Amino acid sequence: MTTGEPLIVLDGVNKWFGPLHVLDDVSLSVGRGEVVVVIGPSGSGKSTLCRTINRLEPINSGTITFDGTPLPAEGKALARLRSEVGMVFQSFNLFAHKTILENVTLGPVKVRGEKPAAARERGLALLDRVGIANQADKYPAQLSGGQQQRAAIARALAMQPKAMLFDEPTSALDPEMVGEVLDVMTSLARDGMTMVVVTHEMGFARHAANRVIFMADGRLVEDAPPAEFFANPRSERAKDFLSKILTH
Ligand SMILES: Nc1ncnc2c1ncn2[C@@H]1O[C@H](COP(=O)(O)OP(=O)(O)OP(=O)(O)O)[C@@H](O)[C@H]1O
Repeated sequence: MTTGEPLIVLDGVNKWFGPLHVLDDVSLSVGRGEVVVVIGPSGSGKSTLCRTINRLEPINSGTITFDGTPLPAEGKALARLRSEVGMVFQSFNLFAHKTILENVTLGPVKVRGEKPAAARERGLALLDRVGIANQADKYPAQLSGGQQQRAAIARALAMQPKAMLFDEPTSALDPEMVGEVLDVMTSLARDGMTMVVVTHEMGFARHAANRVIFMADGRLVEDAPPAEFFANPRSERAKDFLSKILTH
């Protein structure tokens, strides 16, 4: 895995939900091609961190820079940024009344102005890449959860993003489907995609991440390569967390 110059930079980011200080002076730099896995107890701010990166959540103070440009708060610049940062959620969020291929080609045609035939060809190649080309003409409800999540990944990739954010992408899946989604994510990581991944899948963190970030109470408590973090967590919070979960 290679890593390069910073692509996503958060500096002194604070976020409150009412009285709740959900992100507490968060500074983080994610290099091009780097895979950062964010772990931590429930309610520690992991999802919020992920969502601030493409401004699904506004921040109260601090700065976020993407590819050298400060994140815009709104307007066309924000729409462009969102298309450069793919996001995959726990719930697949596919359009129920569109086929899998239509779900994948919609953004490229409507937002990027691609010709439908070209978008279709690229969409089919992406569905092939995530292993569901044979499901292209089906509707989301006809697919398993794992296949739907792979379709959601293909849809995000169709926008040719510079980075991908994953917010607990396997949490809603039946256990036997987790592996097929993690395999696609691992392959993306190996291909050099810049990724921020909120997950409870410690096997993925161990094998695919360059860095593991441990969050607690809205703070980045640890930031270390996975081998180091799992073998030798420094904080009591991380030790306590790891003692309660399966780490393989
Ligand atoms: N839209 C919102 N309005 C008010 N409070 C919110 C909102 N979204 C999140 N919170 C609160 O902010 C805190 C952090 O939430 P967040 O979802 O970022 O945590 P998390 O670490 O991702 O948790 P989990 O692992 O359970 O998903 C929680 O206490 C949550 O209840």
